[in-house]
Amino acid sequence: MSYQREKQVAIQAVTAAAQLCEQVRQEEGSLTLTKPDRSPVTVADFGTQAVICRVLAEAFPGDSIVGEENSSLLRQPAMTQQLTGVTHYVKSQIAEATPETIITWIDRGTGQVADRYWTLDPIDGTKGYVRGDNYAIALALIEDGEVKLGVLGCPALPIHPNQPDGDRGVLFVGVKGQGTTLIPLAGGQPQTIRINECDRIESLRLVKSVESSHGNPELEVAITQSLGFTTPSLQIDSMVKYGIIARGEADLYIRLPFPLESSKRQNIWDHAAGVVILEEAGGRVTDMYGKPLDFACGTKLFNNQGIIASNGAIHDAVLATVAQEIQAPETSQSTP
Ligand SMILES: Nc1ncnc2c1ncn2[C@@H]1O[C@H](COP(=O)(O)O)[C@@H](OP(=O)(O)O)[C@H]1O
Ligand SMILES: [Mg+2]
Ligand SMILES: [Mg+2]
Ligand SMILES: [Mg+2]
Repeated sequence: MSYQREKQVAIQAVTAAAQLCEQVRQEEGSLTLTKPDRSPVTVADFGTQAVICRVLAEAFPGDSIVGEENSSLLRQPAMTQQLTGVTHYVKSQIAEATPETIITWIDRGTGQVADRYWTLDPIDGTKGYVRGDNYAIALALIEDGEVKLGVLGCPALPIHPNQPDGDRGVLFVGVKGQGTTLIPLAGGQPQTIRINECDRIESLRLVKSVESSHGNPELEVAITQSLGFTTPSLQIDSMVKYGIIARGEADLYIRLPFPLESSKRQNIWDHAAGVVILEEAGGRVTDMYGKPLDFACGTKLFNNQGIIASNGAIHDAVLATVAQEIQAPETSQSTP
């Protein structure tokens, strides 16, 4: 299958969502709320999920959508002001939107994992978004447990890695068997991207989360030291990290549980789009034991522990080092 129509619809949906997110950020900061699990969510997360689910539902009415958000918080009587805010911004993209249709569109994203389904992270890196840093709008199509299409909208990422103060706003688009392209969010020619082919250890670079509580930073540093990395790491929020490796700006992203034996698992929407984008650019993604990620078992990666995403060439060496480090008594960690 070429996935031509899916790609075109996904790009259209993510581009509209990116405009919404940037408009919210420019006009009023972010109107942050706190979800029952204590994590942040903003007017823009809800608006993005509404816009993307609406576009997908119109184009592919039979497809299930598994998104991060749902409308339960927004439907509370005390949230009228926030719902009005979401409606205002969604209307900029879809003129006929009303509070009622927006609730319906958001909850269109509470579907089940199926043979064919979409997974959506309306804003990945909400903490980065609120801070004014990087974030990603992440949409992926999965068939038979394999990611076929991934689109990552990265409005705050410089288009050219060597021009950090230049124009920002990038779409990464990966299609199984067709490679990965980078397209400026404001429009322009798709450009095929590839991972960094250089395997000189001293030039290799780790890209890691800004939020240290999201992973196991001590162990991640121990692994890169053991591998011999000397180039300072990049720190960046969200799945933008996958795009950064896909275009050769960094070589490795490690996300390990803390404590190591934690039973918590990664959300499918936090990785699906990044996986196909990086693999189609020549990279490799597995769990910390080298197993492929299984997107067929529910909203979390229940069959996988930890994530290793790399330029491909160093992957086996990284897995061997991870195996050594997680067995070493001095790195065995437990909850304080
Ligand atoms: N305490 C925690 N441990 C592990 N992951 C966490 C976490 N708190 C949030 N996250 C996840 O980390 C994601 C952001 O990743 P990163 O650290 O790479 O920026 C969040 O996505 P959302 O922002 O979509 O909720 C969320 O799913
Ligand atoms: Mg979240
Ligand atoms: Mg996320
Ligand atoms: Mg999110």
